[in-house]
Amino acid sequence: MKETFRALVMENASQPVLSVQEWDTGRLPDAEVTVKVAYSSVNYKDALVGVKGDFVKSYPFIPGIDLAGTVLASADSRFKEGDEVIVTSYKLGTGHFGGFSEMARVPAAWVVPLPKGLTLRESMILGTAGFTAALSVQKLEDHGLKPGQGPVLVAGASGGVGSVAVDILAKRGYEVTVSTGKKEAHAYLKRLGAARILDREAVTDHEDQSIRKKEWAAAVDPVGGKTTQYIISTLQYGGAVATSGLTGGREVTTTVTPFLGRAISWLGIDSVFCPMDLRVKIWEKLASDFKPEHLTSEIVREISLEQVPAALSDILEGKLQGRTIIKL
Ligand SMILES: CCC(=O)SCCNC(=O)CCNC(=O)[C@H](O)C(C)(C)COP(=O)(O)OP(=O)(O)OC[C@H]1O[C@@H](n2cnc3c(N)ncnc32)[C@H](O)[C@@H]1OP(=O)(O)O
Ligand SMILES: NC(=O)c1ccc[n+]([C@@H]2O[C@H](COP(=O)([O-])OP(=O)(O)OC[C@H]3O[C@@H](n4cnc5c(N)ncnc54)[C@H](O)[C@@H]3O)[C@@H](O)[C@H]2O)c1
Repeated sequence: MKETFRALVMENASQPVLSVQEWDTGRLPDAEVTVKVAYSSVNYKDALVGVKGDFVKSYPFIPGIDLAGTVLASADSRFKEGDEVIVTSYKLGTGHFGGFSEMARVPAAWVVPLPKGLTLRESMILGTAGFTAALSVQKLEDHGLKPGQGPVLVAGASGGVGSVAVDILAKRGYEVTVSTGKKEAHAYLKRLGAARILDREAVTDHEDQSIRKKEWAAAVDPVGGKTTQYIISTLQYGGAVATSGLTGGREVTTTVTPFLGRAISWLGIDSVFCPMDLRVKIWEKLASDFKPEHLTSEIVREISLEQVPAALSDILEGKLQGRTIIKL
């Protein structure tokens, strides 16, 4: 039986136009698991899709790279009606209808059971950005990072990846230094656990200088570009930077010197094709020892489907603080 649902629909490839529309379930794609969406969230990549028209190849399209909700029906025995689930990554919201919708139908291979210790709402306060922050911390710790080795820098700290990384690192006992371009976010970042705050310009390498004074045991880097350059030039001997983002640019100029002279490591972080066993492990950590302390008190802002287009423009301009979730 067909049911109707509301979704934010995107039309027109070159200049995206977004509007809330009522569709029926007959228009959902063929896939194994139908989900009644409870929450979605706003990520930088949603703005690449919804404002810039990146990734999407056919229209009309429902964006939204994150969703959490309850299974209505499943053709895959791993899931049954009533199960609470998280769906992120793969082609969700880029090549397959996504989470800015009251209903979604997705491949079972993309579905993660909601871990004990998280509500559906908390899972979307985290969302892809929070998952990426946790993956960054996990990869740095796998590399040997421990509290007590020196300050850990979080760049772009007021954003989604940055905010969650600050909270996780502070909770785990690291001395966290943050960088931000937003003066108005300083008090917020202190409440999340930042010990020291630097201006964005102080961690930007405008001189293409690949070696500077040693500063950081490690860094979480959702910024890229000249910020990554600066971080590479200032890591301590044996330090590592986990790079996940490009808000500050894609191009990085460095030399081999910090790698062969200081034994530093540049770790790449990808949430989209992260293998399922690691994905499930990271979500379970986010529900337990990595669970941020300030998710519901500080980090979240909740909006409606109608408010999403404005939030997408804001995130692209670097105006959002913390995480923005959408209640469906
Ligand atoms: C939440 C994550 C983010 O915020 S990502 C931020 C922006 N991401 C990017 O700019 C990376 C985009 N991807 C690329 O440039 C290329 O796919 C790179 C990484 C170079 C890999 O190339 P290659 O190994 O040849 O694979 P491919 O291009 O054939 O991709 C395979 C299929 O997967 C897709 N894909 C790839 N990356 C993403 C992504 N980040 N998000 C969504 N989909 C992605 C590609 O479109 C491709 O799909 P299809 O086979 O064309 O249908
Ligand atoms: N690799 C992955 O799998 C993955 C997953 C999630 C996010 N990302 C990337 O991480 C980045 C952050 O995503 P988000 O959802 O947290 O976005 P966000 O907008 O919430 O955070 C971005 C942060 O970057 C800052 N910023 C913006 N322009 C800047 C500039 N020119 N220089 C320095 N800082 C700048 C913003 O102030 C903000 O603090 C994006 O580039 C996104 O594509 C990658």
